[in-house]
Amino acid sequence: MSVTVRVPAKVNVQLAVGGARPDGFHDLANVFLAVGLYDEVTATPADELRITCSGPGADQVPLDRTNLAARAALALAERHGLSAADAGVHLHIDKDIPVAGGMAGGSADAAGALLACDALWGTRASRQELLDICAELGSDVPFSLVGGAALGTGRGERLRPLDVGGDFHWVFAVADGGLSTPAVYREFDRLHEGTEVPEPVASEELLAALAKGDADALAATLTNDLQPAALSLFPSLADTLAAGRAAGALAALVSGSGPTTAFLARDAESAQVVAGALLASGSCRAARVADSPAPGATVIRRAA
Ligand SMILES: C[C@@](CO)(OP(=O)(O)O)[C@H](O)COP(=O)(O)OP(=O)(O)OC[C@H]1O[C@@H](n2ccc(N)nc2=O)[C@H](O)[C@@H]1O
Ligand SMILES: Nc1ncnc2c1ncn2[C@@H]1O[C@H](COP(=O)(O)OP(=O)(O)O)[C@@H](O)[C@H]1O
Repeated sequence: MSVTVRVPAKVNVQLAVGGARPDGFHDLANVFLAVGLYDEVTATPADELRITCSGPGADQVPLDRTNLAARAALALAERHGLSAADAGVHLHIDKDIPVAGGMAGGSADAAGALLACDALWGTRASRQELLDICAELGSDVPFSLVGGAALGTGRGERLRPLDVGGDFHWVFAVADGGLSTPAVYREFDRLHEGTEVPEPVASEELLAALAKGDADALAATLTNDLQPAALSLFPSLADTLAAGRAAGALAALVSGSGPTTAFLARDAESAQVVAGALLASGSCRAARVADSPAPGATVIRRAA
């Protein structure tokens, strides 16, 4: 018996960041949009917890208990009082989401592992229990479970689903190298030292653009408060952003904490043109086309 779950990547169409909180986290107005680049997590019974990983960047993914998918399985087993023998599982992660790219790949794997183990073990956790475990694992993990579009407040874990009135077409430029999320937030703090950082607030214009499915209006309202920090740590991203804009992207921005850059295109055809130009510019390692919104973590296969 095995269970396979497919989980999407995300782009932050608005990432408004407040000042550092006493616990070190930052309050956010984080408008998540799930995009059609997916990792797949397959859970198979095993004598003990084991992680394997395939796909681009698999060599950068930890295979021990620091892997977010392993932590998700252990958290579910502990809540349901499963013995080590009953909770033995082999989790295979087939990665397509860029690793350490600001697209929540690790969070996706955590949400996928949780859903796959819940189905494999028959623990029948409620939706709320799954969301609670997700929030313990990381700020972005609840969104990976629900997908679609949502406004994340608090540190990003408190979600309100959002309406999306049409498909949006994206290109993602995968950078050579990664950026550490904590390092980017630290750089944000450094850049704002001595200034009063305003409370993060979701943009009504942006939410209306999403609800209408209006790409031009969305392009005019995309913002990422972490972009200056990501550019400061990874200056060559400015060249990638410029190459995408020159190729006709409606808008260009750093995806979350980066270093993946995201380009909103008018339609699927324009997305292909932008992807080709980005690759030809030599300013990225790969260019991927993806549509949004995408569904959250979903069981796609059960094998006997
Ligand atoms: C920036 C964002 C945007 O969606 O994601 P990425 O672009 O990296 O994928 C998120 O805020 C990342 O969320 P996630 O990667 O789940 O972060 P966590 O594991 O919860 O926290 C990692 C570290 O990031 C910082 N952190 C995270 C969230 C937050 N609201 N404030 C923070 O300061 C803290 O330093 C924390 O120790
Ligand atoms: N299942 C996982 N997939 C990818 N990275 C993981 C995973 N579990 C832990 N990590 C660690 O988390 C870091 C952040 O990876 P990732 O979630 O892909 O990026 P981001 O936080 O920028 O979206 C990686 O450098 C890696 O060390």
